[in-house]
Amino acid sequence: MIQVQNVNKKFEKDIVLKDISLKVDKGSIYGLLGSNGAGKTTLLKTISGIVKQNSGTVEIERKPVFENIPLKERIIFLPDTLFFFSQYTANQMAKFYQNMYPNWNQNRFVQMQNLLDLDPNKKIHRFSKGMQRQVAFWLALCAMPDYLILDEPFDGLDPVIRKKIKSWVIQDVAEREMTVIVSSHNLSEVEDICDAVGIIHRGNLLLEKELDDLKSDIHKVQLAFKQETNDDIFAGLHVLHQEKRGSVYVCIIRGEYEDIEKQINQFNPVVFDILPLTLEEIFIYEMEGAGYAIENILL
Ligand SMILES: Nc1ncnc2c1ncn2[C@@H]1O[C@H](COP(=O)(O)OP(=O)(O)OP(=O)(O)O)[C@@H](O)[C@H]1O
Repeated sequence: MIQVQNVNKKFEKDIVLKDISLKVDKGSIYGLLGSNGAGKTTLLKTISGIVKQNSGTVEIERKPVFENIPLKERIIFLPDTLFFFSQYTANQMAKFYQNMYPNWNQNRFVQMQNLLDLDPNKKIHRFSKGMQRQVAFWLALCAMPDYLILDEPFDGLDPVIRKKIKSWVIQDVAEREMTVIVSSHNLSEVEDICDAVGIIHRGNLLLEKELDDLKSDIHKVQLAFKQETNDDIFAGLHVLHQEKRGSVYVCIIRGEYEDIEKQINQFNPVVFDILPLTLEEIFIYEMEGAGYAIENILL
């Protein structure tokens, strides 16, 4: 388990992380979302033990991460700007990783080579940007990390490779309880793989939610009534958003579905439909509730 408690980080006078606390359970995937400059990279580097916080604690399996070599041998941080030694091939990088990471899996390295269709003897800097990113994932996953920290990892990958790599990551989470944190400025890029999502803005963690909780607690309903109605129909319901199109109401309501149904049925609706709600819509209303416009933060 990764546990971050009351972490603050300053660069000179700039406070970049402000009292951040979060928890990532073993074998789960946590999405860290935020706009440019929000503090994602700094937080991920702090969690990976590359950057030291000014105050607060960052622990993995209840041990501090910074300068903890045995722990860091089990963590891979994949930065948004990739680094390879100049002139190195994937094979040469693999040898380097083999010395760094005790759990390195050479069989997996050979198997993945066929699936990725990359020449392991070609100098990495001669590959395209997207291919270099594939090499980075290839090496990262063969190091068999228990903790995989990914900073904007899917930029530059085509949809087919992106899907393949996501499925490998999910497989390692399912089969060997790897724990993953993945940052992005785009919710739709990570929503299909995350168990929980946190939104960071100007160094503050504004919102943190398990996706299952989010989806079960919020409903979009379409309603119409025979007679003219007033707002009594919504009394006692937690309505996050409401609009009327002709005689039809479309509402976003927080709460248990059964309670919503009971309340609405008292007014004999002629239309009462539940509509699908995208994760993006859920976040728009969640952020509104927290007093922020999501388009200023994520889109
Ligand atoms: N080494 C550093 N020295 C000084 N300031 C830094 C340093 N690293 C980051 N910052 C500042 O910290 C803030 C957060 O940067 P960070 O890279 O963590 O954001 P981010 O959310 O990852 O942004 P992006 O999506 O653009 O990559 C920015 O204002 C940045 O200028």
